[in-house]
Amino acid sequence: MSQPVIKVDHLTKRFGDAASPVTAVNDISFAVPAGTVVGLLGGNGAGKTTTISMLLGLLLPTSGAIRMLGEDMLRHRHRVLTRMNFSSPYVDLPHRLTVAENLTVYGHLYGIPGVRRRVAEIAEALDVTRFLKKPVGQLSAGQKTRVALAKALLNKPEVLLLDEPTASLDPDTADWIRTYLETYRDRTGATILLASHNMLEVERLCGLVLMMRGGVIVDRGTPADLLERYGRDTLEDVFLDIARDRRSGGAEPAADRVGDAAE
Ligand SMILES: Nc1ncnc2c1ncn2[C@@H]1O[C@H](COP(=O)(O)OP(=O)(O)OP(=O)(O)O)[C@@H](O)[C@H]1O
Repeated sequence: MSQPVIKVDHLTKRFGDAASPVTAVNDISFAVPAGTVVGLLGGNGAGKTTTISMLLGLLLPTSGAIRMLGEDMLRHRHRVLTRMNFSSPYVDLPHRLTVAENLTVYGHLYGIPGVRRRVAEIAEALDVTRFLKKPVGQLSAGQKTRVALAKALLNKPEVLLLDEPTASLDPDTADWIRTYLETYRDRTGATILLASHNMLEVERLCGLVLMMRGGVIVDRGTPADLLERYGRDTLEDVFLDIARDRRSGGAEPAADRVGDAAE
């Protein structure tokens, strides 16, 4: 099998001091093959955002290894950052700059040739052309989400990390964005990792699901695998079983099957 695009081994992140430590991510391992959309699920505080922040190099792990597109992210992340991108409701674009200014600044930061043309193209694709002259601070939450996705797709990334990509979007726009992401993956072969609380979104988009609780991956598999293992009809019910610690009948705890996703 070809090398996984994302490979995480024994990744741990602890916050705080010795007196009151918080283990946000606790020894997780997984591998994601090229072209897969993987969903990171878990309740509030499960460790999803911390995991994504480490994958991006925004947070340093306490221990463990991350390989992205074959490169060691902790030592050589500059080699792959231009081939990745992300969007997160927790990372705001500068409010006083217009949408066009924001996208242009990021376009230059990513070293994109023909920035002006690319900004126009991505604005058209994400239907934000009419907001180009507006300051980002004057957009609605849903409009900001679209602009954040436009920024995330500016450099045509091979790896896209999305934290709650459709949070605060109305159902119609959210559906449109999901279709856009699916088409983008099919057209480019990109690998997408998304954290989501929307189970329908995950069922529709994801070929692999990682269920987190308390910083640990407690189960994993395709949506169909998980439905079968828990004897449920919807991923929402599986999620509730896992969140409430009702184990699947006879299934071994997934933490013992670390790293089995694509190897
Ligand atoms: N900078 C920090 N300092 C201390 N603790 C932190 C920090 N960031 C996160 N945590 C803690 O780490 C744990 C995991 O948080 P994280 O934000 O990764 O969860 P999450 O799964 O993304 O949750 P949500 O669905 O609510 O966004 C939580 O207990 C949180 O309080």
